[in-house]
Amino acid sequence: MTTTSPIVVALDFPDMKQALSMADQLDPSLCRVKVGKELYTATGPAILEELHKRNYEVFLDLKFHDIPNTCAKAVGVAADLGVWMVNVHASGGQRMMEAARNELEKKSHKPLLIGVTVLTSMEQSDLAGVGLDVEPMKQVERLAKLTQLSGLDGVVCSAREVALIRDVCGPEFLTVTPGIRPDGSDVGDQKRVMTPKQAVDAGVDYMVIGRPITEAAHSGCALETIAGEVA
Ligand SMILES: O=c1ccn([C@@H]2O[C@H](COP(=O)(O)O)[C@@H](O)[C@H]2O)c(=O)[nH]1
Repeated sequence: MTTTSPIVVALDFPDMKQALSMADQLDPSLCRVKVGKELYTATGPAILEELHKRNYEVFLDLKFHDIPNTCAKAVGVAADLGVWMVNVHASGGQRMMEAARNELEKKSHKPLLIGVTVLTSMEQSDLAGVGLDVEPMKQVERLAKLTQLSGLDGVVCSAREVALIRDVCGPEFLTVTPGIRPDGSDVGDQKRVMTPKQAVDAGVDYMVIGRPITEAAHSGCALETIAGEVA
Protein backbone atom coordinates (compact mmCIF):
# COMPACT_ATOMS: atom_id res chain seq x y z
CA MET A 1 0.00 0.00 0.00
CA THR A 2 1.26 3.51 -0.74
CA THR A 3 0.01 6.59 1.03
CA THR A 4 -0.02 10.19 -0.15
CA SER A 5 0.65 11.39 3.40
CA PRO A 6 3.86 13.40 3.92
CA ILE A 7 4.22 12.02 7.46
CA VAL A 8 6.97 9.54 8.34
CA VAL A 9 6.82 8.34 11.95
CA ALA A 10 10.20 7.59 13.54
CA LEU A 11 10.00 4.25 15.34
CA ASP A 12 12.83 4.91 17.78
CA PHE A 13 12.48 1.93 20.11
CA PRO A 14 14.91 -0.53 21.69
CA ASP A 15 13.17 -3.71 20.57
CA MET A 16 10.80 -5.30 18.06
CA LYS A 17 7.90 -5.69 20.50
CA GLN A 18 7.64 -1.99 21.35
CA ALA A 19 8.15 -0.94 17.73
CA LEU A 20 5.41 -3.24 16.44
CA SER A 21 3.05 -2.25 19.23
CA MET A 22 3.47 1.37 18.05
CA ALA A 23 3.10 0.41 14.37
CA ASP A 24 -0.17 -1.34 15.27
CA GLN A 25 -1.52 1.87 16.86
CA LEU A 26 -0.73 3.84 13.69
CA ASP A 27 -2.26 3.55 10.24
CA PRO A 28 -0.33 2.89 7.00
CA SER A 29 -2.84 4.98 5.08
CA LEU A 30 -1.85 8.02 7.19
CA CYS A 31 1.94 7.63 7.42
CA ARG A 32 5.09 5.80 6.50
CA VAL A 33 7.54 4.68 9.19
CA LYS A 34 11.23 5.17 9.78
CA VAL A 35 13.62 2.59 11.22
CA GLY A 36 16.78 4.14 12.62
CA LYS A 37 19.97 3.06 14.28
CA GLU A 38 18.52 2.07 17.66
CA LEU A 39 15.79 -0.23 16.37
CA TYR A 40 17.80 -1.68 13.49
CA THR A 41 20.73 -2.46 15.79
CA ALA A 42 18.34 -4.33 18.06
CA THR A 43 16.41 -6.28 15.44
CA GLY A 44 18.27 -6.36 12.15
CA PRO A 45 16.25 -6.85 8.94
CA ALA A 46 13.47 -8.80 10.72
CA ILE A 47 11.79 -5.53 11.68
CA LEU A 48 11.55 -4.52 8.01
CA GLU A 49 9.80 -7.76 7.15
CA GLU A 50 7.27 -7.25 9.96
CA LEU A 51 6.55 -3.65 8.96
CA HIS A 52 6.17 -4.62 5.30
CA LYS A 53 3.69 -7.34 6.33
CA ARG A 54 1.68 -4.55 7.99
CA ASN A 55 1.65 -2.58 4.71
CA TYR A 56 4.06 0.14 5.84
CA GLU A 57 6.57 1.70 3.48
CA VAL A 58 9.85 2.00 5.38
CA PHE A 59 12.54 4.67 5.43
CA LEU A 60 15.75 2.93 6.57
CA ASP A 61 17.55 5.80 8.30
CA LEU A 62 21.04 4.41 8.87
CA LYS A 63 22.84 7.48 7.44
CA PHE A 64 25.67 5.55 5.83
CA HIS A 65 28.98 7.44 5.83
CA ASP A 66 32.02 5.43 4.77
CA ILE A 67 34.44 4.89 1.91
CA PRO A 68 32.60 4.75 -1.44
CA ASN A 69 32.72 0.95 -1.86
CA THR A 70 31.46 0.19 1.67
CA CYS A 71 28.72 2.80 1.51
CA ALA A 72 27.56 1.63 -1.92
CA LYS A 73 27.37 -2.02 -0.88
CA ALA A 74 25.36 -1.13 2.24
CA VAL A 75 22.90 0.88 0.13
CA GLY A 76 22.63 -2.07 -2.26
CA VAL A 77 21.73 -4.42 0.59
CA ALA A 78 19.10 -1.93 1.79
CA ALA A 79 17.59 -2.01 -1.71
CA ASP A 80 17.44 -5.81 -1.62
CA LEU A 81 15.55 -5.54 1.69
CA GLY A 82 12.77 -3.69 -0.14
CA VAL A 83 12.88 -0.38 1.74
CA TRP A 84 11.17 2.67 0.30
CA MET A 85 13.91 5.16 1.19
CA VAL A 86 17.53 4.93 2.37
CA ASN A 87 20.06 7.62 3.19
CA VAL A 88 23.76 8.48 3.34
CA HIS A 89 25.62 11.46 4.82
CA ALA A 90 26.22 14.04 2.08
CA SER A 91 29.42 15.01 3.88
CA GLY A 92 30.81 11.63 2.73
CA GLY A 93 31.36 13.48 -0.54
CA GLN A 94 30.53 13.23 -4.22
CA ARG A 95 32.41 10.00 -4.97
CA MET A 96 30.73 8.23 -2.07
CA MET A 97 27.26 9.40 -3.11
CA GLU A 98 27.84 8.54 -6.79
CA ALA A 99 29.01 5.05 -5.82
CA ALA A 100 25.79 4.55 -3.83
CA ARG A 101 23.66 5.80 -6.68
CA ASN A 102 25.48 3.57 -9.20
CA GLU A 103 24.97 0.53 -6.97
CA LEU A 104 21.22 1.13 -7.07
CA GLU A 105 21.31 1.10 -10.88
CA LYS A 106 22.07 -2.64 -10.66
CA LYS A 107 18.99 -3.35 -8.53
CA SER A 108 15.48 -4.30 -9.59
CA HIS A 109 14.02 -2.46 -6.59
CA LYS A 110 15.42 1.08 -6.30
CA PRO A 111 14.63 2.93 -3.08
CA LEU A 112 14.74 6.70 -2.97
CA LEU A 113 18.32 7.70 -2.13
CA ILE A 114 18.65 10.75 0.10
CA GLY A 115 21.65 12.73 1.41
CA VAL A 116 21.73 14.05 4.98
CA THR A 117 22.91 17.67 5.00
CA VAL A 118 23.19 19.22 8.49
CA LEU A 119 21.52 17.33 11.36
CA THR A 120 18.47 19.18 12.68
CA SER A 121 19.96 18.92 16.17
CA MET A 122 22.83 21.22 15.11
CA GLU A 123 23.06 25.00 15.22
CA GLN A 124 25.87 27.34 14.22
CA SER A 125 27.92 26.75 17.38
CA ASP A 126 27.84 22.98 16.77
CA LEU A 127 29.18 23.49 13.25
CA ALA A 128 31.94 25.72 14.68
CA GLY A 129 32.77 22.91 17.10
CA VAL A 130 33.53 20.57 14.19
CA GLY A 131 35.57 23.22 12.38
CA LEU A 132 32.90 24.58 10.06
CA ASP A 133 32.75 28.36 10.28
CA VAL A 134 29.45 28.63 8.43
CA GLU A 135 25.73 29.14 9.10
CA PRO A 136 23.62 25.95 8.95
CA MET A 137 21.61 27.40 6.03
CA LYS A 138 24.76 27.94 3.96
CA GLN A 139 26.13 24.46 4.73
CA VAL A 140 22.77 22.88 3.88
CA GLU A 141 22.76 24.72 0.55
CA ARG A 142 26.30 23.57 -0.24
CA LEU A 143 25.55 19.92 0.60
CA ALA A 144 22.18 19.97 -1.20
CA LYS A 145 23.91 21.12 -4.40
CA LEU A 146 26.54 18.40 -4.02
CA THR A 147 23.86 15.79 -3.38
CA GLN A 148 21.98 16.81 -6.52
CA LEU A 149 25.19 16.85 -8.56
CA SER A 150 25.84 13.29 -7.34
CA GLY A 151 22.49 12.14 -8.74
CA LEU A 152 20.57 11.48 -5.53
CA ASP A 153 16.82 12.02 -5.17
CA GLY A 154 16.87 14.62 -2.40
CA VAL A 155 18.10 15.65 1.02
CA VAL A 156 17.38 15.50 4.71
CA CYS A 157 17.36 19.05 6.06
CA SER A 158 15.21 21.14 8.39
CA ALA A 159 11.93 22.59 7.14
CA ARG A 160 13.51 26.03 7.62
CA GLU A 161 15.80 25.39 4.63
CA VAL A 162 13.19 24.01 2.24
CA ALA A 163 12.37 27.30 0.46
CA LEU A 164 16.06 27.85 -0.27
CA ILE A 165 16.52 24.29 -1.53
CA ARG A 166 13.50 24.68 -3.81
CA ASP A 167 15.13 27.83 -5.29
CA VAL A 168 18.54 26.26 -5.72
CA CYS A 169 17.70 22.65 -6.64
CA GLY A 170 14.24 22.95 -8.20
CA PRO A 171 10.85 21.43 -7.39
CA GLU A 172 11.65 17.78 -8.22
CA PHE A 173 14.45 17.47 -5.67
CA LEU A 174 12.96 15.90 -2.53
CA THR A 175 13.13 17.39 0.95
CA VAL A 176 12.80 15.14 4.00
CA THR A 177 12.51 17.11 7.22
CA PRO A 178 12.91 15.94 10.80
CA GLY A 179 12.81 18.54 13.60
CA ILE A 180 9.01 18.77 13.42
CA ARG A 181 7.35 19.96 16.60
CA PRO A 182 3.62 20.67 16.96
CA ASP A 183 2.90 23.87 18.94
CA GLY A 184 3.56 23.34 22.63
CA SER A 185 5.45 20.05 22.30
CA ASP A 186 8.89 19.53 23.82
CA VAL A 187 11.69 20.48 21.43
CA GLY A 188 14.13 18.09 23.15
CA ASP A 189 17.50 17.86 21.39
CA GLN A 190 16.25 19.39 18.13
CA LYS A 191 17.42 22.93 17.26
CA ARG A 192 16.10 23.83 13.80
CA VAL A 193 12.38 23.12 14.21
CA MET A 194 9.05 23.97 12.60
CA THR A 195 5.44 22.94 13.26
CA PRO A 196 3.79 20.44 10.88
CA LYS A 197 1.66 23.24 9.37
CA GLN A 198 4.67 25.53 8.86
CA ALA A 199 6.55 22.65 7.27
CA VAL A 200 3.78 21.83 4.82
CA ASP A 201 3.39 25.53 3.98
CA ALA A 202 7.13 25.68 3.35
CA GLY A 203 6.66 22.90 0.78
CA VAL A 204 8.36 19.90 2.39
CA ASP A 205 7.83 16.58 0.63
CA TYR A 206 8.14 14.38 3.73
CA MET A 207 8.20 15.28 7.42
CA VAL A 208 9.75 12.92 9.96
CA ILE A 209 8.03 12.98 13.35
CA GLY A 210 9.08 10.81 16.28
CA ARG A 211 8.48 11.65 19.93
CA PRO A 212 5.54 14.05 19.44
CA ILE A 213 3.64 11.01 18.15
CA THR A 214 5.30 8.01 19.79
CA GLU A 215 5.36 9.56 23.28
CA ALA A 216 1.82 10.97 23.07
CA ALA A 217 -0.78 9.49 25.42
CA HIS A 218 -2.69 8.32 22.33
CA SER A 219 -0.28 7.96 19.42
CA GLY A 220 -2.98 7.05 16.89
CA CYS A 221 -4.93 10.22 17.78
CA ALA A 222 -1.77 12.36 17.66
CA LEU A 223 -1.07 11.04 14.15
CA GLU A 224 -4.65 11.67 13.03
CA THR A 225 -4.53 15.25 14.36
CA ILE A 226 -1.29 16.07 12.56
CA ALA A 227 -2.46 14.33 9.38
CA GLY A 228 -5.57 16.56 9.50
CA GLU A 229 -3.44 19.68 9.91
CA VAL A 230 -1.22 18.93 6.93
CA ALA A 231 -3.86 17.49 4.58
O1 LIG B 1 18.91 15.68 10.76
C1 LIG B 1 18.28 14.73 11.26
C2 LIG B 1 18.31 13.46 10.71
C3 LIG B 1 17.56 12.46 11.27
N1 LIG B 1 16.81 12.69 12.37
C4 LIG B 1 16.00 11.56 12.90
O2 LIG B 1 14.62 11.92 12.85
C5 LIG B 1 13.95 11.48 14.03
C6 LIG B 1 13.37 12.67 14.74
O3 LIG B 1 12.72 12.23 15.92
P1 LIG B 1 12.01 13.23 16.94
O4 LIG B 1 11.66 12.36 18.08
O5 LIG B 1 10.83 13.80 16.21
O6 LIG B 1 13.02 14.28 17.31
C7 LIG B 1 14.97 10.69 14.85
O7 LIG B 1 14.82 9.33 14.54
C8 LIG B 1 16.32 11.18 14.33
O8 LIG B 1 17.30 10.16 14.36
C9 LIG B 1 16.79 13.93 12.92
O9 LIG B 1 16.12 14.17 13.94
N2 LIG B 1 17.52 14.93 12.34
